Amino acid sequence: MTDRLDAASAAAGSPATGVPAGPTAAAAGGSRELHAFIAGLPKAELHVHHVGSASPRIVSELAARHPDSKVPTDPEALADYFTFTDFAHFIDVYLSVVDLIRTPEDVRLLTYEVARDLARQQVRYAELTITPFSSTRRGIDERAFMDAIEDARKAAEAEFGTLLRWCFDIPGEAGLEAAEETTRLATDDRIRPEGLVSFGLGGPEIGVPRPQFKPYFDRAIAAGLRSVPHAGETTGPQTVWDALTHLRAERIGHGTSSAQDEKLLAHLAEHRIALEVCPTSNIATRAVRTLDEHPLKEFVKAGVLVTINSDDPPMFGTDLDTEYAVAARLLDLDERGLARLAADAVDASFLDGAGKSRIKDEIDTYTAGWPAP
Ligand SMILES: Nc1ncnc2c1ncn2[C@@H]1O[C@H](CCC(=O)c2cccc(C(=O)O)c2)[C@@H](O)[C@H]1O
Ligand SMILES: [Zn+2]
Repeated sequence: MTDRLDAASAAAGSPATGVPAGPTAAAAGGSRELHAFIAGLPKAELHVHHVGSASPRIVSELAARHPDSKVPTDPEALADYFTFTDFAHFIDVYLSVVDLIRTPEDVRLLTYEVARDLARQQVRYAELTITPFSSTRRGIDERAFMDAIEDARKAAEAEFGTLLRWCFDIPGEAGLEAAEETTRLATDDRIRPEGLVSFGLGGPEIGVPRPQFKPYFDRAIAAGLRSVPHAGETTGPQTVWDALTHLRAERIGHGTSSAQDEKLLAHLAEHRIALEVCPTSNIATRAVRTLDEHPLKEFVKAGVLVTINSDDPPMFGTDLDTEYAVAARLLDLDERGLARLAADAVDASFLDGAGKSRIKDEIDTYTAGWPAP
């Protein structure tokens, strides 16, 4: 059994993608061997946002193209800009980056570079959450938008071997107009992209009750899409219950407050409804005060299926490898425990059976070949 992760042997440093280390990188700690194991471990990422994954290089390049933007062009200044006082502040900053994505070429460049960053971390499969409403309402033609993400998806598969699929989400605070538009783009066969597999709900939860979106999720599910709304990130367990009962959620984005409701934890465990846990995101948006208070351990103790994700990695000064190191420390995992986390994410994904078996076999081969301590 290799040394367990511990702060004393912290070898964290900046995440693999070169963004300045965020609020939990140091806490990730970890032996060099375990970091090396994580770096080579084949993974699947199920909760990561398109615009939220724009690297400092991409953001500064786009900001330089649009001098009217308040987004800094200098990567160092960007690290300060990506420091949030609360969730509402995070959304403001997030939207200022959305404003930078103005042309189909911006969309294609962003998507391809996000795929490159995922491939660099041995991500074999990712479900990337895209908010098409936010881009089409800012003037990007919907057909050109879909062509741009599909071009990038096919290029990523051909050049990096990384499979991308899309989740289209409703920015809930933008209301039912956004819900209608997102549902149309996700269900009209004349426009919906080939890579689309799921349908979500993002943005602030406070003042945005989930039940109002039931008609839209019903239409998306009827069109064959899988339901994966955010819930319980900045509000209590009732939002998670609502996502389950009204939106028929198959997985829950974050679900952090589920730990406050034993019955909810039991329900999630019994029905194998995975939580898409994003530890550093919860700290960076102040949804959770400190890592040691993060409920990840409670979820595992209650038998809930958890997947580890980065949410908006450059904005939170993290990446998926760092999130695995954080999870290893919080759950006291060794290589086998980490491999099981990765396999659980593959199982909870919407990839077809053959694809799941292929990635899980790769995880097993990699782990079996890892030198024993
Ligand atoms: N951790 C997160 N938790 C929740 N969401 C997250 C998280 N990370 C990223 N997002 C994304 O933030 C956006 C929010 C966009 C939004 O609220 C909004 C409000 C009003 C108008 C408009 C507009 O476009 O006109 C947009 C969503 O696209 C969502 O996918
Ligand atoms: Zn999210």
